[in-house]
Amino acid sequence: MSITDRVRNLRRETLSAAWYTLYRYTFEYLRADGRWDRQQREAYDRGNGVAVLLFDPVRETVLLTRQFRLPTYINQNPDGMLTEVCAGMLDGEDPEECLRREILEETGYTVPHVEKVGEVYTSPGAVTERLFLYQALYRPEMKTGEGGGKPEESEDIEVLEWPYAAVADALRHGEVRDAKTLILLQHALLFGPLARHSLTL
Ligand SMILES: Nc1nc2c(ncn2[C@@H]2O[C@H](COP(=O)(O)OP(=O)(O)O[C@H]3O[C@H](CO)[C@@H](O)[C@H](O)[C@@H]3O)[C@@H](O)[C@H]2O)c(=O)[nH]1
Ligand SMILES: [Mg+2]
Repeated sequence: MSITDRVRNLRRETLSAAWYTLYRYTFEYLRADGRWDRQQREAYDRGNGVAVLLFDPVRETVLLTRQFRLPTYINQNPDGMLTEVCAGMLDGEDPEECLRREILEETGYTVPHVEKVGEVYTSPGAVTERLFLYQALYRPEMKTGEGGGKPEESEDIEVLEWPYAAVADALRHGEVRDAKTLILLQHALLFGPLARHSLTL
């Protein structure tokens, strides 16, 4: 049975439409025991996103970003700073195109190839977002811009370069606290450019 057979009378109200949109859905769901259950669920629609792990296989480094994230600041992250892979929201455009733009804006690099490694729902009980995950090789000679994000959008992004050994260390000590970053680093350690370094874990 497909999910469409299990949902009927789906209705949507807009609760808030400021920067992004918060909806309330009312629907009936066919339970496993055969009864129709009326439910309400809020869903925050902030579009979809892309995220990429940039790695230099020669110098054995990854490129990360660090920036202030207000939602973490108000939830137990003392200075609100978070280390993340380069990432951005999709503007209705092609994910790979968006990704190249974000890489240039945030890190200053122009990379020739990006490789998709998966996609995830980042918070499936509350947020509609689908995040497309990539990895891409970078080299020092691919630096064509400043990076740091768009100041006109109040972006103030520090670019960090971590040796592969520091990645293994940070994972072992639970120091990577952004989900997309943890997923991409673990993927790289299991199957990708950092696989050899999983031995040091
Ligand atoms: N004024 C205003 N600006 C906002 C608001 N929310 C976000 N912005 C701005 O919108 C821009 C979004 O920047 P992107 O680089 O496109 O997105 P991101 O925030 O890095 O998103 C990435 O990380 C998220 C967190 O993990 C992911 O959810 C997302 O999919 C993506 O991967 C930033 O300049 C941010 O400050 C808001 O409520 N008000
Ligand atoms: Mg970003």
